[in-house]
Amino acid sequence: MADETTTANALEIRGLYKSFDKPAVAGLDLTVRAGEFYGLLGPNGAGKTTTLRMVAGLLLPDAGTITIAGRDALRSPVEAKRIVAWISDEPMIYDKLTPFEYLEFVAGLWSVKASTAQERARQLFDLLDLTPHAHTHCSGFSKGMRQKVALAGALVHDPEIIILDEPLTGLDAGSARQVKRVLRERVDAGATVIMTTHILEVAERMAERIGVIAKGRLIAEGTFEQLRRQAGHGAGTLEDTFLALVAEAA
Ligand SMILES: Nc1ncnc2c1ncn2[C@@H]1O[C@H](COP(=O)(O)OP(=O)(O)OP(=O)(O)O)[C@@H](O)[C@H]1O
Repeated sequence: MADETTTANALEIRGLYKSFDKPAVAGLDLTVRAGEFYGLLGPNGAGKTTTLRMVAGLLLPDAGTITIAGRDALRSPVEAKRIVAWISDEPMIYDKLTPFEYLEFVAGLWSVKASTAQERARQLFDLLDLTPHAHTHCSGFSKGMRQKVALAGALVHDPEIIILDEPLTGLDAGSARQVKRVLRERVDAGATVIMTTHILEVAERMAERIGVIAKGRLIAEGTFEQLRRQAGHGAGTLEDTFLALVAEAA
């Protein structure tokens, strides 16, 4: 088994706690290896978004540690944020800008050289079929187009770790395929992708490993085959497997 505390890991979460009126994340341990596509599953309210918001530095934990590519994310949040891209399920973009201007703006925040930013913007717009809209103001864009612009913006500084909360919700089949292709391409280039999804087939097809969270804890982890074995006989599809694992943890 790999050393759990090496910098070969993109993300190490230990004993993470966050409570609102009741515990949302309740002693979570999670390790994501560098360069893997990791799918995070769990029923509504399981604590996935709360966990990822803490990893992205948007929310402080009550207890626990978060290590991103070997750096203590709670002690060095700015350094950690440089490495991580966070794409929420309701991303914000600036309506008064065009996609091209938005990417230039974000690249500027990260001090990416203008020529590099323009080249990356062109590649991302091509992959996401945004090229025809690159110079149109975002104000009239559909939800799916806005999601794709937000994704392009999050990727323009070439982050090592890409964290996405439900990135395919609301996308049509074509856009979903484009987003999946971009994410696959990033992993092939050496990045780490951590993605929550309720679309089990997406997790099954795209993720190298899947973690299942329930009640703020990791209740199962592995490849689909490993999860299926853990869920026991009768678990045929990923849906059967998921429901069996979650029922076990209830
Ligand atoms: N800002 C907040 N204030 C109060 N409670 C919150 C807040 N954010 C999350 N919670 C609660 O924490 C729990 C976990 O929520 P979270 O959004 O992390 O779950 P999730 O696994 O992402 O769910 P979903 O699949 O529905 O998006 C829920 O009970 C939720 O109501």
